[in-house]
Amino acid sequence: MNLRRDDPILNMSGVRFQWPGRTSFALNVPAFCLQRGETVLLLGESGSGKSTLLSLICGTLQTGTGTIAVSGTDLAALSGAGRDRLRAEQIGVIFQQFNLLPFATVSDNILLPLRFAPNRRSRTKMPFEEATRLCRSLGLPDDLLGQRAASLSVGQQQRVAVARALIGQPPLMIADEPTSSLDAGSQNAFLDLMFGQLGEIGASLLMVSHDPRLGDRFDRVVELSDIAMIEGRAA
Ligand SMILES: Nc1ncnc2c1ncn2[C@@H]1O[C@H](COP(=O)(O)OP(=O)(O)OP(=O)(O)O)[C@@H](O)[C@H]1O
Repeated sequence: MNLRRDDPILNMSGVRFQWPGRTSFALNVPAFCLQRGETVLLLGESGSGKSTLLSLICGTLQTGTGTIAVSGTDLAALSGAGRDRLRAEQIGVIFQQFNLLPFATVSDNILLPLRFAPNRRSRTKMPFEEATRLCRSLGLPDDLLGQRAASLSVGQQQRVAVARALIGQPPLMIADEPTSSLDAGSQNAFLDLMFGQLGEIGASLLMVSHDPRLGDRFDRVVELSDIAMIEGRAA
């Protein structure tokens, strides 16, 4: 399906998810949309299901019920490989633990998504130069590009994870507590850089955090309990 310019980048309806073998927790999302270019901060209690929701949107978890459409494509209509391809093309993902390949260089880590996403690759005419540009714009010195990711500080790894998510300009960014290991000053500097880059490519952002003070930076702040009915809680 082709996405029209005014279609939401993310459209969820009637979604219900339960972990296999667990009856004590279920997540129900009747309707949730993210518009193109919109930035949304998602707040919620620990164990309420924020990370679960992000995994459903990324297609790494599957719902048996309802629709999750990313860029107009319903994830349920795709095979596992199809969901992997859609994620690689459409979504830049930043996890809490960054998930960098520790023994690969910074540049190889940043360029990795392009191997699985032909459209992102074709938008990146000179990949190494683009990785260098992103690193500079995120405040990372050029000489880090050839170093192993494992040798970087936590804050530097965080910026590399953002550069990897941004390369090739995916239209949707999903971030799960990307600032949780930074102090307040570094957190603000990091968010300034990330929002600057997001604005340049006009991508949407759905970011989970425990910190409601970040809300001013976003177009919209959403409590998970406002968009989802949550059955049960973490034990
Ligand atoms: N792999 C898993 N298998 C079974 N249950 C899980 C699994 N991962 C998470 N859960 C359960 O799903 C529920 C929601 O967890 P989730 O990690 O989505 O919450 P969260 O809102 O992101 O929490 P936090 O803010 O603490 O990170 C919890 O009850 C948790 O125990």
